[in-house]
Amino acid sequence: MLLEQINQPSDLKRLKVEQLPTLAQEIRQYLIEQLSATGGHLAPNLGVVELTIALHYMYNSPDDKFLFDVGHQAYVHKILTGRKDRFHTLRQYQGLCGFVKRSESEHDVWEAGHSSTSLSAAMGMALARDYKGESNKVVAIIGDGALTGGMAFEALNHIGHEKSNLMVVLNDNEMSIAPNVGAMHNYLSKIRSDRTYVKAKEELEQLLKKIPAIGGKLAKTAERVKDGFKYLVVQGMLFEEFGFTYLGPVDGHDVSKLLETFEQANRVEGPVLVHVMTTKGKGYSPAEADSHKWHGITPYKIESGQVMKAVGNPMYTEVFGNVLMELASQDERIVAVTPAMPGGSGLLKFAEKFPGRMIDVGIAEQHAATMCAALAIEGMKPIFAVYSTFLQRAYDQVVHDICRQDANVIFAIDRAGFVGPDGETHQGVYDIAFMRHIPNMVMMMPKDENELRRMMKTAVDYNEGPISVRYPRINGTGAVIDQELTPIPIGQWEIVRKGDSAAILAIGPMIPVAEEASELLKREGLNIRVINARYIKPLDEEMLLQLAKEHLPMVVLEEACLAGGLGSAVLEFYATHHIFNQIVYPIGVPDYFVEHGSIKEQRAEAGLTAEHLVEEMRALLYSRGDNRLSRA
Ligand SMILES: Cc1ncc(C[n+]2csc(CCOP(=O)(O)OP(=O)(O)O)c2C)c(N)n1
Ligand SMILES: CC(=O)[C@@H](O)[C@H](O)COP(=O)(O)O
Ligand SMILES: [Mg+2]
Repeated sequence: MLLEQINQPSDLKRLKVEQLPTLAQEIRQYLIEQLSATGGHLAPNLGVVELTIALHYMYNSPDDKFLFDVGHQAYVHKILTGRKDRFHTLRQYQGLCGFVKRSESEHDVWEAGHSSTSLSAAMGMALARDYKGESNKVVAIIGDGALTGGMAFEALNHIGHEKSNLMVVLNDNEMSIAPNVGAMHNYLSKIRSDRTYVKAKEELEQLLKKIPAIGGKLAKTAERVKDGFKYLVVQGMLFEEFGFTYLGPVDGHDVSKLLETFEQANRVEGPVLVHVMTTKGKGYSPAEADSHKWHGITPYKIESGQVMKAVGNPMYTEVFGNVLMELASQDERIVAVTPAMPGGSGLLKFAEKFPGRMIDVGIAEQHAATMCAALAIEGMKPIFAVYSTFLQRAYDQVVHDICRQDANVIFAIDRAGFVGPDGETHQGVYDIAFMRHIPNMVMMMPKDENELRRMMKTAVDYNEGPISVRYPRINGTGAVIDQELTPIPIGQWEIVRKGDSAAILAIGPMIPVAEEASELLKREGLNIRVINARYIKPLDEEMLLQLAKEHLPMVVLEEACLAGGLGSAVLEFYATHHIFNQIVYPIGVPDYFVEHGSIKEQRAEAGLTAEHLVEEMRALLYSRGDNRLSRA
């Protein structure tokens, strides 16, 4: 087995070129086997086996810098750079990260998780290199999906201006997570499929090769003829217009062709873009057949391709998708907008049922947000379906275009809270902090799937301005679904458990945690009130004033960053109402990035467990010598 000999890129370089396809096959098999146990981004990585081998064979990482866009397709890179033996820990607590991670290896020079950042980073690294008078290569590997991200265009524009030496490898597999969308995608498809261009280009290259070894002027003329040819056959080669030398399209599964093209690229002065054509899921038929499903996959049976689905109640995402269809059938103003996540956001059935009313804008959260503002101002009911973590990308558009204009946009914020294996780049723990402080924003979080349905109805009925519902990446609680869809009065909280020793204000999946803690403390004679603080904004001011009147010490519990979260809002409320003797103890995600693992492990690490809550409440109450304890 060649793979057994490979622990560092230097080992790879000892192989002959003709051995590389065998190595690729072994790595492919290794990925299929490993990920059948761990799950992960199988299809993207199967598509870049030969590409990654060719890059490490041609260039000298880490001096030559590889910047993987999104970074979900860097498993082969990790295998070739000494992490094969840890692969069984992929995306597990304190195991290998599923994305590029600088603390894991010197070969991981740039981290991501969010899309479309690699070209900007490549520009920065190339400029730094030039300032330092160094000469290493800078290579960004970006997918056709990531290329639809606005940042990528900003970087292309600047790179073409600076004309620094850097290489962009465009990994074009015609897929984002779902089939890719947009004019850029159509353009790339034209190049990919324009056999005339590809064939004529090959014939021209053969012809040029036949001309006796030419140097000097004639060689330059020949190059100019070839370049001019591109304009003839493929008008306005977009990348050439951006100041790049465009090479390709090249078969991304043919290592020799890739090496040949990289050789050619090495001779180019200035920015060069190598257009590589790959198949997402290459070499594993279930993944090739449905690379949308196999983009990110849970453990599976190799032979049958049967995925081991976590059993349980429907995910909140599915409940959202279903209630949205109910609402949309009653209100034709409703349109759903997704930035490249139709599947993950639960909108596939909606798209089928309401053709034309699900708009996938590509990886373009900023564009999506501002477009929703305009849709709302023109009387539509836009549902901006977006993961909490990816909403971060559109913060200014939420402030400047949606809230400031009081546009009636409905935010369906999925993956709110910990997300598990995707880890620190994907945790949905900041949206409360960055949304609640914006004027005109209303923000809710349901305690269960029945409340999610009611909140979506509340949001659709609300016509005053922007309104958000956030919900987690977990299964529902199994709550009874009442078909009524009764709206929930804006700003109204709910007491889910009575008590007069202290109170826990909790939201979403923290409510069962609060109830469990309350049950445990009951054995010590403490009757803890549990409140479903389901409106993060506006707060239930009446209930807060009542709690103060009762002098009930309280904990505010949220699976969101402590800084700026719901606990902060409650503290702000009492302070600004000159109520200075009310005890408020906020418990949330501490001030650091919580890495990959299971949601359970992440909550345990962050102290969001009933056991930890009990400790904190004991400390809070006993330390005060609270006279209520005398009843214990
Ligand atoms: C800002 C942002 N939005 C959305 C995503 C979710 N996402 C992860 S990978 C991906 C598709 C990437 O497509 P492409 O770049 O073509 O890579 P491929 O998976 O096809 O190899 C998307 C939309 C993200 N990571 N970052
Ligand atoms: C790499 C990336 O950003 C997406 O593939 C993300 O991992 C999807 O997350 P879900 O699995 O929660 O849909
Ligand atoms: Mg792609």
